[in-house]
Amino acid sequence: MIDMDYIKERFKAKADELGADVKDLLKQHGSKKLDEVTVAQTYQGMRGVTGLVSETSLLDPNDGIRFRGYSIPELREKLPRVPDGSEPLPEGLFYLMLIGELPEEKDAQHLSNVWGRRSQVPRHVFNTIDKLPPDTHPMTQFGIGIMAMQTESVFAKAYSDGINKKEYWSYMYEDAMNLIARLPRLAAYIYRRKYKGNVHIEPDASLDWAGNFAHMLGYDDDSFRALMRLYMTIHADHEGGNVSAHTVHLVGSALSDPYLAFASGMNGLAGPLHGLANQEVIRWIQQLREELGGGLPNKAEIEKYVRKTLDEGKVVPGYGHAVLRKTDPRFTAQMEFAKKHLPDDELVNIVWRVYEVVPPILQELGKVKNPWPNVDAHSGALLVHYGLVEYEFYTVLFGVSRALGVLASLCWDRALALPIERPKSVTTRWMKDFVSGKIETGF
Ligand SMILES: CC(=O)SCCNC(=O)CCNC(=O)[C@H](O)C(C)(C)COP(=O)(O)OP(=O)(O)OC[C@H]1O[C@@H](n2cnc3c(N)ncnc32)[C@H](O)[C@@H]1OP(=O)(O)O
Ligand SMILES: O=C([O-])CC(=O)C(=O)O
Repeated sequence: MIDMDYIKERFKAKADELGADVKDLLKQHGSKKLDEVTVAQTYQGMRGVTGLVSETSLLDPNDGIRFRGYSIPELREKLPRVPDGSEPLPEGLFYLMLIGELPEEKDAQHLSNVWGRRSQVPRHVFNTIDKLPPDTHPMTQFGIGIMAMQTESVFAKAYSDGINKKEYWSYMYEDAMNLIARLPRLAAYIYRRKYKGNVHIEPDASLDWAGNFAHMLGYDDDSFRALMRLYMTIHADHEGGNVSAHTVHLVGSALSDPYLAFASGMNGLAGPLHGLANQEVIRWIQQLREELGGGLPNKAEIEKYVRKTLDEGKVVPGYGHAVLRKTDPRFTAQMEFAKKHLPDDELVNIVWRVYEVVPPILQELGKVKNPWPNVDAHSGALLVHYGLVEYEFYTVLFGVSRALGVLASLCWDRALALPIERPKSVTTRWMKDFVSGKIETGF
């Protein structure tokens, strides 16, 4: 038996409403052309092809991400906070993404309580992590931990017992809520085992989701908690086509439960062109510092180092984006946080100097479509300031946050009963026949 909490009831009401709208939209305009696809797009990452629906957020190439219409500066102003807090509660963002309306304080508080109550991670998950060599990359441990937790899926069990299609969303919702609740504990366990002598910190039920995460990691400073709330908010979602979100949507479309789908998305986030770039940025800056023997490098030294990176056929981590065409507002939000809390931090000042040097060099190459920094260019330097220096762990933090967006989206996918995803692929032989006119029409 599944309980109907009031947020779940609200979600169901919203989903019924939107479901009816979508039905109507398809009936009236289902055959209207939305896009045309070129041969180049088919080979080049489907860039610019509109082929997915994701309700939780929408990206503008110049202005960046908006969550249900709200920009990051607006969210920092409008979402509920802890008393005297300076940054939004990620619980509020989750509510906004799920329900489509700004939450009241009590809604965010309710989610803090629900997630707090559901946060227990089964012992066998920790036992599974304990079997891994300690030097296993934290993202690999994270993926394995999520997979080990799949034993808890209420959707998988209900499906196996036999349920009506109309009930799928309800079990998926429960899994999504349980998984979000448990991820900080799993992530903190991985961190403390690998880097803090396997000494673990019990959750503090009086804290909010991100505050408790900071606490379990071992960072109880108020300003670090504020950073975690901001970090968990701004990394949560980036519309539907990015590798992690698309993967969760795709795998979920096979009715794989949220544990399976989310673990798949995390394997995508673990790639250096996606979420792993945050660790690469810190590694790259540290190598620069080592080469120069420490201190704040001047612009000429940074320029030389950037050119060396490019000459070696490597990318400059934290710069460029598949869709954005201006400085990422998530970078700017972190820069503002740093200006307020740690303006004199040396590493942060290097990040800011790199920001002055890199864009014109990338622009000069003539092929880089976006020479500006993305979210990953700034996040590591803030963490280092507070003592969280173990940069291989950074993408796990990103992953915990990303759960909010992709799992809210997964709830929508099932509530709208979206079908299994299966686009068409062709061979180059087929493509040649098509362009030479041997095949006259597409499929
Ligand atoms: C949370 C996130 O996922 S944000 C992205 C995090 N990733 C990074 O920061 C890694 C560095 N950046 C990159 O590799 C790229 O900019 C990506 C992967 C983010 C986007 O890739 P694309 O959409 O293919 O970028 P774009 O169309 O501009 O690429 C054109 C060329 O410029 C190169 N380029 C793009 N960004 C960079 C960069 N930061 N440094 C050097 N070269 C770059 C590409 O490698 C490509 O070169 P090629 O034609 O020789 O293969
Ligand atoms: O949108 C993308 O492709 C990558 C990105 O910034 C994210 O997923 O946060």
